[in-house]
Parts: sequence; structure tokens; C-alpha cells
Amino acid sequence: MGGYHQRNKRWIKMKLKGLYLVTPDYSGDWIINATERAIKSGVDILQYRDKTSTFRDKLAIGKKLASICHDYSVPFIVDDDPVLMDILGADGIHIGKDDVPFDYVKSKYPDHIIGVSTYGSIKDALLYQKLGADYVAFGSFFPTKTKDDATICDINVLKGIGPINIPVFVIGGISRENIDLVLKYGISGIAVVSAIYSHNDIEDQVSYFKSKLIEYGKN
Ligand SMILES: Cc1ncc(COP(=O)(O)OP(=O)(O)O)c(N)n1
Ligand SMILES: Cc1nc(C(=O)O)sc1CCOP(=O)(O)O
Ligand SMILES: [Mg+2]
Repeated sequence: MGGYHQRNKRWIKMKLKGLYLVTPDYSGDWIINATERAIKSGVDILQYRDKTSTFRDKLAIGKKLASICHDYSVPFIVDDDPVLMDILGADGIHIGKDDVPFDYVKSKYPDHIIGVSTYGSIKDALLYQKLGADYVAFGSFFPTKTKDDATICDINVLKGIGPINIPVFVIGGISRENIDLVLKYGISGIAVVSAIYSHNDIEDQVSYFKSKLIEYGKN
């Protein structure tokens, strides 16, 4: 069952780079407004991640976010849940070590974007690349308040991402203060939550991150 926003999957997969915004747990419609402001300012990819809402509420919230992404031609990724992805007509899913198996998602949704967390493992990133993942995410390299069970990894692992030829994103505690420490590596982009949603000037923060991504040739 497809959702109401089906798009050319090949075209949308070409957009997997730059500034990847991940939503905080839903705490009100301010998040919808903040997300649209961030996307209007240049966010390249959006992920709806919500660990507290009911499935029904996630459907309602996700439809609003899907519509914004559709309006601005931004890839819309859903965290963890392939059924939610399917009903929302999202472009893809992000899965980690505790989520639905990669093989299941790939077999059921062969054309959707599948992003995989590989934390600090080059070996895992190469495995999922071989299995057909569309991007991988490394991190956290810095402390984060957003994901309480985040594993802190050694940033030096990024020295070894050369053999990975799918997009590599970095996530976890990314800020203005540490962004240069990750952008100097051959990554494709950064994924952030609080650096944007907790900032008092969303447009300015997005513009800053975009300028840094351009400075390092990532956008
Ligand atoms: C872009 C991106 N990177 C990493 C994650 C973390 O995924 P996971 O380890 O499955 O943890 P939860 O987000 O499910 O708590 C992500 N969601 N997005
Ligand atoms: C969703 C997520 N995954 C992580 C991982 O380590 O895999 S860290 C994280 C939260 C990132 O939020 P912030 O930008 O506010 O630190
Ligand atoms: Mg997950």
C-alpha cells in the first residue's frame, strides 16, 4: 500500500548529502513550523523520529511533515518503522541495531531509501553497502542529550571511510563548535537534532551549517 507521496526513487536517492535534519520527540505543532522554517532555509533531508507518540499520532504528524518535504522536494525518511514509512508514502527508512532487520526492509521495499546506523564500524558499513544500503550513519563522536542510549565512538574511525562508496553521514552532538572536526573527513553530510530545533534562530543556524558544508565541498 503506497502513501500519497510516491516519487521517483532514483531521483530522490541522488539527494542524499548535506544537511540531514532529524526531528526531536513530538512536543507540539511548534515542531512542524520549525521544520518548515529549516527546510525553507536549506535542509537537504528530513527524518521523522518520534519515540513517544502513539502510532495514530505519528500518522497525523508524519502526514504534515511528508507534505512539507513534498512541497520542497526534500527526501522524507521515517525512523525505525516500515509500516509508518509505507502509509506515509515516505521515501525511505532509517534503521539501527535494535530495529527491523535490513533484509526484511530491502526485500519488501526494494526501491525505498534505506539508511543504516553503523556507529563506529567500517566493517558493518561495508557489509550494508554490499547488501544495498543507500547510506550509512556514523556516530556519536560527541555527547548528545537527544538519544540517551547513544554509544560514543572514536572519531578516528572516519579516517577509514575511503572504501565506503555510498553516502556517509555523521550524527550525535554536532554543533558549531565541533562541525569542522567531522567535515574534514570524506563524509557526505551531517545529521542534527538539537543544534537546529533548540536554536533561537533556526534560519541562521541552518545557513551556518550549509555554509560550512559548502566550505568543505559537501553541498
Ligand atoms: C541519520 C540517523 N543516524 C542515526 C540514527 C540512530 O538510529 P538508531 O541507532 O536506530 O537509534 P534510534 O534513532 O532509533 O534511537 C538515526 N535515527 N538517524
Ligand atoms: C538520533 C541519534 N542517533 C545517534 C547515534 O549515535 O546513532 S545520536 C542521535 C541524536 C542526535 O541528536 P543531537 O544532534 O541533538 O545530538
Ligand atoms: Mg532505530
